[in-house]
Amino acid sequence: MKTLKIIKIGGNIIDNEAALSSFLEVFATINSPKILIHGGGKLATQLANQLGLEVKMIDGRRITDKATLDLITMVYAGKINKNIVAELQSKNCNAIGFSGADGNTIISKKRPVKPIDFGFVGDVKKVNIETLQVLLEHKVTPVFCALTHDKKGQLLNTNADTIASELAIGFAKYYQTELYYCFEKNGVLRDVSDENSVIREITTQSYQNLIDDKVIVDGMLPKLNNCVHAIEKNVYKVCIGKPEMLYDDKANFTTITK
Ligand SMILES: Nc1ncnc2c1ncn2[C@@H]1O[C@H](COP(=O)(O)OP(=O)(O)O)[C@@H](O)[C@H]1O
Ligand SMILES: CC(=O)N[C@@H](CCC(=O)OP(=O)(O)O)C(=O)O
Repeated sequence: MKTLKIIKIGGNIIDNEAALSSFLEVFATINSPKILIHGGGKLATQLANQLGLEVKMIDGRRITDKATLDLITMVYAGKINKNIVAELQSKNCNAIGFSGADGNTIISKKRPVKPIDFGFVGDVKKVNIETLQVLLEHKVTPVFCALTHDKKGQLLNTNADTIASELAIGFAKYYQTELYYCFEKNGVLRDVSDENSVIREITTQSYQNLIDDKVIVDGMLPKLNNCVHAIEKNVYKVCIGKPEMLYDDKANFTTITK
């Protein structure tokens, strides 16, 4: 089976021009088929504040009203996605930008309004990989933003970590799929303020203890939920850490195992 690397980058890499550029340099040189997923929540929050739009996050998910959906469509599918694609082209990586509506790749369902009305936020229902497979076979790299659609004309905001895990699950039957969550820390830390406290391996059992002990909080909670879900659904390898983990086996990072 061929290897496919699915890599997600978070807000703190996207926001830092130098960090983004050095990440894309590494990403562009990966020889196997690859897909990039980017978030951008930090920039969306910053722009919403500038525009006077109220920002509300619950359980790591953004309450997305119509004005916020318009803003994030411009920011995620526009500014961030197109700049990443342009920079990849400059590094001789032939990339194409995607939302879940493009190629009908990711269909989602608007969250029920109870118990919390998240507005235009979608939970993934189906991933269609056929179009993506054709691109990968032709050495073209899809770059996904955090938008999906409901197949009735409505775009929906979907957490980028979830998009990455659902794509990885969709490909797991056809490729030996590796899923990497790149962010600004060395991995899942026992003590968030100590970069040397990386937990090298988290199993689907030890994960629950880490939640109970409040070692995993905030944005790390949904991220690890996605990791565990992916590993349970036959994704071959799931890792969290700095971009170095993509090329340095000896780097300190976290691997999620069954
Ligand atoms: N045990 C932990 N180890 C590392 N980070 C943690 C941990 N618990 C909570 N976090 C927080 O989770 C954040 C990552 O989640 P998030 O902000 O959603 O990342 P991203 O932008 O990559 O999606 C880190 O910046 C950190 O503040
Ligand atoms: C529904 C929901 O919360 N969507 C996220 C999508 C962006 C994202 O996931 O960005 P990061 O990976 O940089 O956090 C949001 O709007 O913040």
